[in-house]
Amino acid sequence: MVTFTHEFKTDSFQGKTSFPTGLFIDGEWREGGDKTTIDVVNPTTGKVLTSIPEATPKDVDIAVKAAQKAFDTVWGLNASGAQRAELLMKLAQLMEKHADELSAIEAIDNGKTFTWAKNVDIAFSIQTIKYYAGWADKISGQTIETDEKKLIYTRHEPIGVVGQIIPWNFPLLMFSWKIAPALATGNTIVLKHIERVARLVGSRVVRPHMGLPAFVLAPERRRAGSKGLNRWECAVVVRLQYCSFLRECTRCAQWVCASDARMRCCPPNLPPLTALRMTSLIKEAGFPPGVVNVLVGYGPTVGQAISEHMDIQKVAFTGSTLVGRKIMAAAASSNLKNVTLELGGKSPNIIFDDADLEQAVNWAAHGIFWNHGQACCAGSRIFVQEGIYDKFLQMFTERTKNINVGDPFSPGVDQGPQVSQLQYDRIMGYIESGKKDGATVHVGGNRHGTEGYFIEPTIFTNTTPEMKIVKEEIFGPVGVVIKFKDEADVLRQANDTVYGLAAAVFSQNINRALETAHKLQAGTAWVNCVNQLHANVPFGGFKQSGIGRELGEYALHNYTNVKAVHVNLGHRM
Ligand SMILES: NC(=O)C1=CN([C@@H]2O[C@H](COP(=O)(O)OP(=O)(O)OC[C@H]3O[C@@H](n4cnc5c(N)ncnc54)[C@H](O)[C@@H]3O)[C@@H](O)[C@H]2O)C=CC1
Ligand code: BAL
Repeated sequence: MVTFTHEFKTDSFQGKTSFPTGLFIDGEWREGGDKTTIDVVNPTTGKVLTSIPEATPKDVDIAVKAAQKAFDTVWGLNASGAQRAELLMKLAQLMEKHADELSAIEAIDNGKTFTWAKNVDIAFSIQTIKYYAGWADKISGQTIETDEKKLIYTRHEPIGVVGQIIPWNFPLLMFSWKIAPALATGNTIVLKHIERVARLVGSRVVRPHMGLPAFVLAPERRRAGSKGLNRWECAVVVRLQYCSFLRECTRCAQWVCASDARMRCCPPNLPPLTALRMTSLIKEAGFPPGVVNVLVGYGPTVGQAISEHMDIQKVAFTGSTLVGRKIMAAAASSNLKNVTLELGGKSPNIIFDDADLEQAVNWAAHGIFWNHGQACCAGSRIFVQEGIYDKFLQMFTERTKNINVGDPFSPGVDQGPQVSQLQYDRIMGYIESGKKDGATVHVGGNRHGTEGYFIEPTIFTNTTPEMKIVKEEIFGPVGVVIKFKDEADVLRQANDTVYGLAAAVFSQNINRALETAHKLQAGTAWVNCVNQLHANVPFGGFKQSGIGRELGEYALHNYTNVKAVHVNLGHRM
């Protein structure tokens, strides 16, 4: 059995962790079908932390069989709500017991600060598991009166084996958001952790024979030609189309330039360790084998296998809008499995001239820089009314310059590294595109330090609506500050996006604030705050930000089938 062992000797946490990292199937850890491994990197240093077994589509089949057996025998309709609640509660208690250790793993693996990991990721994960433990024995249908000779009632039954595909930005939290409602309602799970290596992977590698940067492109991007691609990506496509060394990786389906020995396919950059630590806690809590199965593998192989599996009845996904489309397509072309998607965003944050300015500045900084900007709901477009624009910008600049970037384990640090070389390159690419398009880098815009994946908190001004940095999700500490005239102007600009995940409005006039909040096309609208999430409250997107809702009572609907039972009490044929 492969084990990850690490001794933490940091300012925030001293202690040892040691846990198995294999594929967790039917209550045991094992190697993947091809006996291959994936490297895991510490984003603070860029160095490999450990290697973990890689799952393959064959392992998905094995996991689905284990999950189906568990559903038919020990879970599903065979475990009472009270039993499910008790196990979820035990899991939450174990997480509380190991909260510091989980926070330290999250910090070393993902780069988020120990303090934020503990206060947000771990605390919110525990809150979520407890919240759904509370629901487990309260899930029931209705009786529906039609006539006196009939008894009609509904049952909310578990769906069966569900697939869950999660990303890397909130590893433990996304794990908890997914498993808790599914288990509370009696489903069994095959969960895939780890990001796909990405669409523009491979980072920037200078190919000596041409002196040009080589990138790795996913097939769909290559085939897409220039339509729908921005100029920068397009240029890359054109360069690589003529590269005779281009090869498709058989493991992750990426295109790699085989001429450069330094180019690694499947580059290491993934934070799956807290989810793997959780498999030990799930076992210790006493969940029967097969109820939760966790695989670490690539999106185009394992994620795709889950999305198109004929015996998986539902798939829940968090990640990019591009992959969300693929999952829906795979579900449609296989068994029409039920799909929920939590996708990207480009959330507006609106500051009216009657806002409490100091508060608005603090919240705006939290809105865009929280989790290093790696949040789907990040307030990345900051709209400021013209009368207070200059004052706001001055205060926001000061606030941004005071953000302490550094080692995630150092007390007082606000922002650690981006999660991976890949995301670092992607964000720096956006910063470059903003500069090239003529926007002003008001603050930041550079690498921070010399090792790891640190980026300075960055603010752009003087943007125009068609710029990539204004339209696309950057997923990094990069915000744009935009001036607006009045309500009509800001609503038009704020809603001018394909996304609709979240929005915020700052004003001390409650009528103005609520009227604006109601007109914003977003699944969540915050008034005088940003990035507020709670286990009891639904979260999800309008437009291309997603389908369905996670959290709250709403998420239970994702995991139950409604059955209507008609009982004849006297009608005769
Ligand atoms: N809504 C959110 O919370 C998130 C949004 N994103 C957005 O996506 C961008 C790219 O990040 P990525 O990690 O590349 O996102 P992604 O959407 O490629 O990856 C998310 C998950 O989907 C899986 N996946 C990839 N291809 C798949 C396929 N064909 N079938 C099934 N599963 C597949 C990945 O392995 C990973 O587990 C980010 O820069 C950000 O803009 C990324 C992560 C989370
Ligand atoms: N995807 C869940 C929360 C977030 O990224 O903001």
